[in-house]
Amino acid sequence: MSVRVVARIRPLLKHELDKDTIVTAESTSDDSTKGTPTIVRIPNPKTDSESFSFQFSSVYEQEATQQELFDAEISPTVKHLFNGFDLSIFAHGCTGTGKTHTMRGGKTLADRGVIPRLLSAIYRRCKKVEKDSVGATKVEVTLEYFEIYCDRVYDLFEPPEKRTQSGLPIRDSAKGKTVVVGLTEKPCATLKEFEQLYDQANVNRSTSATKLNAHSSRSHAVLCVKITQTTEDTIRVSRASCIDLAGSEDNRRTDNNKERLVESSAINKSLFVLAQCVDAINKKQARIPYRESKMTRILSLGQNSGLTVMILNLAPTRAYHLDTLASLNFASRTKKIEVAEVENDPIYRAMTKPLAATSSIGGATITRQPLRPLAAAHNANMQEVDKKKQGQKPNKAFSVYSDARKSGSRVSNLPSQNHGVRRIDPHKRPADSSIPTARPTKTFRSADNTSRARQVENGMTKEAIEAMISQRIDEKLAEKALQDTAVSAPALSAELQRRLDDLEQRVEARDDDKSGPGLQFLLMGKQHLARGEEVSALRMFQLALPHFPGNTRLGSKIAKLEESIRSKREALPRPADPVDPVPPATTSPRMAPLPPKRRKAVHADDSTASDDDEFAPANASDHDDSYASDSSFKFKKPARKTTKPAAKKLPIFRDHDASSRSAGPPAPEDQTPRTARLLQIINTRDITQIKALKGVGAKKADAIVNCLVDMDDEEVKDLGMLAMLKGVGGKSVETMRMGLTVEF
Ligand SMILES: Nc1ncnc2c1ncn2[C@@H]1O[C@H](COP(=O)(O)OP(=O)(O)OP(=O)(O)O)[C@@H](O)[C@H]1O
Repeated sequence: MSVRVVARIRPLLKHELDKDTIVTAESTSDDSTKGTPTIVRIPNPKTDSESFSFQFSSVYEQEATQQELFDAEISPTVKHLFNGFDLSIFAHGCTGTGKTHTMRGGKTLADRGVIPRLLSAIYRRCKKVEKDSVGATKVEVTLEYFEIYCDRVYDLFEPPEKRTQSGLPIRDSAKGKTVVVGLTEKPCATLKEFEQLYDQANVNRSTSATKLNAHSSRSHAVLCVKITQTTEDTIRVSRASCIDLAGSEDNRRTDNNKERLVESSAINKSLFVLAQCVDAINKKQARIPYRESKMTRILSLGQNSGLTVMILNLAPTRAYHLDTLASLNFASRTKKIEVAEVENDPIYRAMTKPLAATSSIGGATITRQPLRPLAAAHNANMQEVDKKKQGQKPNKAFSVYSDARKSGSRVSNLPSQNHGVRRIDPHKRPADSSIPTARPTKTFRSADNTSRARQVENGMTKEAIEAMISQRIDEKLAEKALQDTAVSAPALSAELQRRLDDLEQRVEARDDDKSGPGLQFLLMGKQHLARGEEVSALRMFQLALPHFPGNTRLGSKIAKLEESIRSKREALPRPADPVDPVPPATTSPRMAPLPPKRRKAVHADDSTASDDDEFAPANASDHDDSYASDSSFKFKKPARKTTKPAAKKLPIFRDHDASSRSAGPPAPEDQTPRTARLLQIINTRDITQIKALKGVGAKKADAIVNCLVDMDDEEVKDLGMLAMLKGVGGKSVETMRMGLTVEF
């Protein structure tokens, strides 16, 4: 089944009432019977006389209420959830378009969003199921809630002060699921309890005011609701995952400061990877780059099974024109993704006992299967479904191995579900049919202590029965794996598969390797490049270069970019040209890699300017815009700096010769004494020395030292790298540097 994509156009906000509405909903002739439009229409940004239309499953207009959206899109999925299907609902759209409003909503009853309504529906159904079964079925609801902030996972049920710098690790379990290690799993029996937990957890979520949204979410938030239905014989687990994605941001419009820019860069990067994953899935590529961001790895769109609903949030005004088009294009591609609709098999309780507490890594278990062409995964799952349709019972899972789970918080220690597609682990200990297992399998005791597992039937010992069952299961798994391979194998040669596995492992290793900022720079560079932000891309590639010494491809990429920027700049009229409202590409010398075009004029008439090397921003207030696109930046005439008496100035030094500027960070011997001293202090990692720097308080010093520790043995080589540290920006670097007294 493909991902169901619905669009929702938010109403005009107070400050937009006089603005032009350009996004409209339209009905086709088929829609008139259904009542909901399915087309979004938006003008071509180049000419208003032309327009683009995008078709989705439904389109909700500005007046649509929370209730209407929930009743039509989410409510019908609740019964499937109780039938054992997983459900993923996610809100996508650029910043300020109403994702959080849609998912969480407001406080009044009418304003409640998808999540509280879903929980309300789940509790209602729990009661119904228990009542209908006259108490024979018990339903338990547990919650996990986490955010992915700057590509780090944090438990939202834990207060921020308990967070570790690196966040919670994520791992692939043996069953092909992506799990977050160490999440709190909260039992939650009533809606009231849920509201308290959810409200409290939302206080822990990272939000900030930006120019485009006063309460902008700076993280992707994932709420997992696990429903466990237990009868005397079976245990069935299903999950609803509700994901409020952070919004993509065009930093030309946000006026974001350094910290917001770092967040924004992480948000945009993960969304960019998500788009790449969607493209790769659509092109049926064998490798889907899930691992390039934690969000995509956890979301694993197209590899999770069950039902998936994506709500695309759109703002109606012209200010969002290009962003809206980008979102519409992305959503159009997403709707083509096929998701295997696989029901979670019940676990038969005969001879089983719950595993010892496991939930500490039970979190975020959105089912993910090994990387393989989607069609294969789909077909393989369908075979399983077909089998069920023919009335065959699934294999009884009498003895289930623990998913290497650690003891943790509590209950619901169920083995994982979704047996639709399984892969044989080549390292798995083969079942031994004749000898009772040397290492006792982890058997399950029934909850009522009658201990059926200990029964001895027909003279067979418990171990012999288990060994036999274990062998049967392994035979079945092997059969299934063979079928799977037969379906998926033709696409990949053994050699290619080996190389892909290799690559996967290397990427995996990199995930935990905090000394790999080079890769981060590369990725960010690619991201900027894809957005047409050449200057920012160039800067990122330059920052990446020292991490890949001798990489000729990177070198030539940098050279090409420099050339392209130079030629574009030369083609532009001068900024002073009165007829030209659009400025030259860059506003920040920090990001301006090309010496001849540097806005030296800022200092030209100020021979006593305090800036003694090239790092100093031309205009301290806008240095952070260096991340912004170079192509449509408005040229701001830099504020003239107050000239201080020359006598108090230190001699002017340049970190390195202008001609070498484009070739990356200056060599140590080219650095000014001040710069060298600053870097020396920073690299001591001594919090007292760092705190003594001008403009650095205890908090900032602590943040800097934390970042340095994260970089393992790597040193901060130049001011650009220093400015990239969390909590530091070009402005702070300049303040630190200028506060130093250096003897010459
Ligand atoms: N359907 C709606 N009805 C009324 N107000 C809405 C609606 N959708 C959004 N809004 C309002 O628009 C503003 C932005 O919405 P919201 O914070 O949900 O956006 P967002 O997409 O989550 O942004 P970000 O990605 O920055 O977190 C809020 O003030 C919200 O109340």
